[in-house]
Amino acid sequence: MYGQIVRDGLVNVTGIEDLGLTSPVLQRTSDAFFKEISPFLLHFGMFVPTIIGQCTPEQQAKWLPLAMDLKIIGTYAQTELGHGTFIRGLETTATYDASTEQFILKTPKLSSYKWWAGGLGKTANHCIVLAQLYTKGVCHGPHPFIVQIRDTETHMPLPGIKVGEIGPKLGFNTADNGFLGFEDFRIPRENLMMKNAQVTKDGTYVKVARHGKLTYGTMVFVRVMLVSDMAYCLAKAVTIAVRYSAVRRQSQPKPDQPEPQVLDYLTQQHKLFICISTAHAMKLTSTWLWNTFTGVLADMRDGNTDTLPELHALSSCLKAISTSDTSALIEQCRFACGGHGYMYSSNLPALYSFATATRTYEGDYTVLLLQTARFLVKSWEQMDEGKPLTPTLAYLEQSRNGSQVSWDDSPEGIVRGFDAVAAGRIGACVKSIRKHINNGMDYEDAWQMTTVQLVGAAEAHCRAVICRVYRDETARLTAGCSPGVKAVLDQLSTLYLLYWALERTGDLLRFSSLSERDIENLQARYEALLLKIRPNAVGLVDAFDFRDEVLMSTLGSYDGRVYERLMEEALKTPLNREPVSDSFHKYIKPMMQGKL
Ligand SMILES: CCCCCCCCCCCCC/C=C/C(=O)SCCNC(=O)CCNC(=O)[C@H](O)C(C)(C)COP(=O)(O)OP(=O)(O)OC[C@H]1O[C@@H](n2cnc3c(N)ncnc32)[C@H](O)[C@@H]1OP(=O)(O)O
Ligand SMILES: Cc1cc2nc3c(=O)[nH]c(=O)nc-3n(C[C@H](O)[C@H](O)[C@H](O)COP(=O)(O)OP(=O)(O)OC[C@H]3O[C@@H](n4cnc5c(N)ncnc54)[C@H](O)[C@@H]3O)c2cc1C
Repeated sequence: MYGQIVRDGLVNVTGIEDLGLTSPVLQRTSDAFFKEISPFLLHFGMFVPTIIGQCTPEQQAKWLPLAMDLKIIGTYAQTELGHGTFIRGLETTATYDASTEQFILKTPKLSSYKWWAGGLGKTANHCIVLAQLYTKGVCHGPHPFIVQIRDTETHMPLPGIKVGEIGPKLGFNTADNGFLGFEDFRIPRENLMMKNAQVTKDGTYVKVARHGKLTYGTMVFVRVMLVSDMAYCLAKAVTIAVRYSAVRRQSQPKPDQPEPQVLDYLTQQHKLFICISTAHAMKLTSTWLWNTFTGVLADMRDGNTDTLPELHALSSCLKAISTSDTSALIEQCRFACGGHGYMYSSNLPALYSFATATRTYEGDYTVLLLQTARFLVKSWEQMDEGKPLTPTLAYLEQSRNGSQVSWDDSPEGIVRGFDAVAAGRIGACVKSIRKHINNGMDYEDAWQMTTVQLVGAAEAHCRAVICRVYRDETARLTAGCSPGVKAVLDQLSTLYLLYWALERTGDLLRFSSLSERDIENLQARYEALLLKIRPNAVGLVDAFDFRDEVLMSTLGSYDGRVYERLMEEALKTPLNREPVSDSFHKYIKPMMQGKL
């Protein structure tokens, strides 16, 4: 299995390299080779981006060509057995020895072992290691180091390195995630990635970057990329589920009628059409977020880090919500396919196992939403002091006078309703924190006592951002389209707004003048819209344009030959190679004869 995966991975990488294509295409084409994940994903997904983001030009000149030509294969080893979220609590140490101009890497105890890095188990011979930097007896916090861990000729672990694979997981079982320990392992001073901080030969620590969190830059990049990845993952799952629902016929609602396509059931449309809308919403939002990210990078190149806090807040909540929504909606696609959705050959289990992992890695859902909430509360306090708000928080102004927003069920009105919910929930958090402090709590405890509300406020902010971006970008991008295309894409973005308005009626009742009658109207409009979208449902998923080789699904192939493909795959199962398994003769027959 591992050998096959490595072979496929290299065919994918070298093949694309010959075509001179960029890494996003590489990422997309790898889907044609892997149901789960490539052992080389971390190499291109984090090892190369970290060299670009954390190395000086001289260091890039040394390491980048080796990495891009696959002369070295890398991964990103930050998480440890004992810590993943709390980076400042990482235990691996890198202590500078001025007499030899080297760093000595140590794994102090079991919980300090690096754990999880993709490709580390058997594939990588180098890795980025986040370790607590000590020099002249002072700890300067976690810093990135580039470390060779295996001999590039023999692939044997170098002396002082303990490395291996962490074992089977819910998914990602082709990524050879590994563990890594150091026993007084020495690396040259120059292997500290020195773009944001340096250590001179005599061991003097020199802080270069103005912003203390640029070491976390790779994670921001990956979080931005994951939003796009999720759109793609969900689009695959809903293509499978909608095509299958068009083939599958089941039950007899009317005695004298043939069994209908399950796609004709309103409940099936309720399960699946939000998945189509969400794939579009996340794709458009990810492009908007990427443009925001590149804008902040440009500012930072000019030495201006003022826009970084908003980018961190946006990338955190959008990564959290996109991965959470995608995991839930892929599972919903699986539910919509009945028993056959549970078959591995449907590819829905693999898509789910990949998506659900993203809710955790690159920043746990709760932790990242709390990072966003930290920015929201800070912004509210700055608004109270009369300071300007950042663009994505302009809606907070409307809450200043505390008046309730009047409900307007037009798409633009619903977007404003979500702004009001976000503003109201942030305001409620600020009020809760202040109440606890007035009752004698210190700020940290008052914050902790409000964290359940803070996670909800961050989700509400994120939902408001997605709704606004989805609506605006759909209008902008369809301006030149034919009336038919414009109408269908407008239906999808309206469906997204109606769906989430119905999901959040409690909040809308609390923070707007929404009434029970308004809710009845929303429900009726939503159901009518499902019926309008039905005729275009298969066309909409065909428009995602996935080849069968990429979908890898017995249920979702373009030709609709579902039952034939299910049987073809079943007959390939090793258990079907012989009519009678040898377990019958070894165990079952003796048992039947009372001989066990
Ligand atoms: C070929 C394909 C190419 C494309 C590839 C794309 C896909 C690639 C996929 C690869 C597969 C990935 C596999 C998985 C990898 C991993 O999981 S790597 C490990 C990931 N780990 C994490 O994400 C850990 C999460 N934890 C953290 O980020 C931090 O610990 C924390 C939660 C943010 C807390 O950090 P801490 O230092 O404690 O800071 P705080 O005290 O909370 O805040 C201090 C201030 O710093 C600001 N801040 C925090 N983080 C950032 C940041 N990243 N950027 C900017 N600013 C940040 C924070 O807002 C605070 O600011 P103030 O409020 O102003 O004080
Ligand atoms: C498939 C996969 C691949 C991975 N690949 C890599 C890799 O290549 N390189 C790498 O370095 N890492 C990798 N990771 C590790 C990943 O980054 C961590 O698992 C992730 O950051 C979560 O950290 P944790 O596991 O310590 O969870 P924890 O943070 O321990 O989470 C446990 C619980 O504690 C809660 N919690 C934690 N802190 C707080 C807080 N401050 N407030 C409230 N609740 C809190 C969490 O919400 C969660 O409910 C991978 C993980 C997975 C699943």
